[in-house]
Amino acid sequence: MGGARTSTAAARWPGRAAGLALSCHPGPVAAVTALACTLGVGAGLSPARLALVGAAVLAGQLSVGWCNDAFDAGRDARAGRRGKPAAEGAVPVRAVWGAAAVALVLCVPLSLACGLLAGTVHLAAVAAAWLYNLRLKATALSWLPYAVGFAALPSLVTLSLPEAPWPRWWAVAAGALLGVAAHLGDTLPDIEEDRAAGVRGLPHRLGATGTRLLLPVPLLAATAVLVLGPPGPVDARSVAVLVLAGAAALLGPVLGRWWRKAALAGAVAVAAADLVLLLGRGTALP
Ligand SMILES: CC(C)=CCC/C(C)=C/CC/C(C)=C/COP(=O)(O)OP(=O)(O)O
Repeated sequence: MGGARTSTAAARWPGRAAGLALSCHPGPVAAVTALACTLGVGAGLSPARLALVGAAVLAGQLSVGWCNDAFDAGRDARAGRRGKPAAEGAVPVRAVWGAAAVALVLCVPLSLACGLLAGTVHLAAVAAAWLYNLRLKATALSWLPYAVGFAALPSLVTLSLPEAPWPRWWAVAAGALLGVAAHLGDTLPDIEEDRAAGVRGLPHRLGATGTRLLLPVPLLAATAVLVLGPPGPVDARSVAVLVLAGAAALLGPVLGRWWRKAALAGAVAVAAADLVLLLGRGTALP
């Protein structure tokens, strides 16, 4: 019976290679890598250093994504979860673990080639993300690895510069807050499914309504930190971004009653606005 389900499900996937590629969480992998590269361009990294930072973040994200699907495969299969190649038998779980290990091993020299401190900070973030997959995802501290991971990105970038300066505090704080928002927004559409499978992270403890209500808080706090954190007068453009971000942060959860992914879309819009703020004011960077 289980075998029949697995082989029917496997037939839905175009092949093992595609199953492996899709089990890495390609959307978040691409988004976080692009975010790091954008910060790197804004910081004025040389092309070679930018390529190293991009490769290190890509390897780290691939390792985290594959580890996540491999570790969850048994539970996802028991819950009959769709869209999970390893759980559906489209790719052997062992192959996904192998890919995660290879990506992790590659991530170490790539990170350290960005600088000893830069690499150490990035590897600590990747370790936190693995800890999320293996342990913290199902606890009230599920938000912490996201906060650590996203706070580390500006540090990885500025510490990769020739002078290796630390980033401004507000860039780190905004990263941490956006990381918490990413966790809440990412989990929101699957809360009930996850709860049924026994996952009890922070969003699952709060429930869908509580999570939807909480989501605007870190989004607005991140934007406020970026607008008010840097010394000097606040310009009209920053206030406009703050107001627009506030509207998107609040509208997303409201529209979430009708469109399942509205809160996540609102969160992405605010994160994009925050990135523009960060780059426009040059605040992240020394
Ligand atoms: C810079 C850096 C290292 C950032 C990493 C931050 C971090 C903790 C990322 C986790 C990414 C991930 C695989 C989420 C899947 O979560 P899930 O298992 O809750 O979702 P799923 O059930 O849909 O797979």
